Amino acid sequence: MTVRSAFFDLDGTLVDSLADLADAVNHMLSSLDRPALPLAEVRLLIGKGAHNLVRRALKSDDEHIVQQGLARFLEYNHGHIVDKSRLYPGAREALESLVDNGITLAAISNKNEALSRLILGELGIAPLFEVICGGNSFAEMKPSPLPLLKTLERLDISATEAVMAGDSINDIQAGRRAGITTIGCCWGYGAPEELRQADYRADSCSDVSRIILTGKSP
Ligand SMILES: O=C(O)COP(=O)(O)O
Repeated sequence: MTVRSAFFDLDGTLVDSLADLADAVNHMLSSLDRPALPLAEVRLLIGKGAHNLVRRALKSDDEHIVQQGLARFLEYNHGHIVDKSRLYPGAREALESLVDNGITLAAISNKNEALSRLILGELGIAPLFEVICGGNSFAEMKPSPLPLLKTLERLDISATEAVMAGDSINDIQAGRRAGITTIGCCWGYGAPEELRQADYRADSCSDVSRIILTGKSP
């Protein structure tokens, strides 16, 4: 495969953000007099954006309450975006080696765009990305292929020239629907069966860059 651009998911792929997301969820729950959720439960709620996360954490379909919770969650997460969040081992090096090899990078998250830009900026890797988009950047979020298709358009490349790396079914389905080769990242928040349909599977960030640069599974 001749790859010109690598698309990356954020939470659970480049950034281990679970502890900060759980703190924001539990701040929101406690402000609404609800009991806290353990980390393991919050982990299962990540992947389809903040509205979905808050709705499921509150176990409520009452949109008024969900909006209240969402505002509190987002405000807290904005103020505590990298208290505990860290890049996964080898993430920076993998991204740098791709850039050094002439591959452009895009971050395509279901986190909202402002928070995506903030976390990548705070972790010092935002300048590596040509494109950063989030769950509110387009009319649909992953698993819709739309954010990936828009990014192809923006970079003026075809689907066969891109790769999508991510840890969840949302990333793999979005990639498949866009006609983009997918790499399932096994260290994140997705269950192993979510990555079954990925074209490649990687056990580390350096596996991802190796697959992209050599076209071979490690
Ligand atoms: O915020 C989420 O729900 C997940 O974000 P991600 O797409 O970067 O994994």
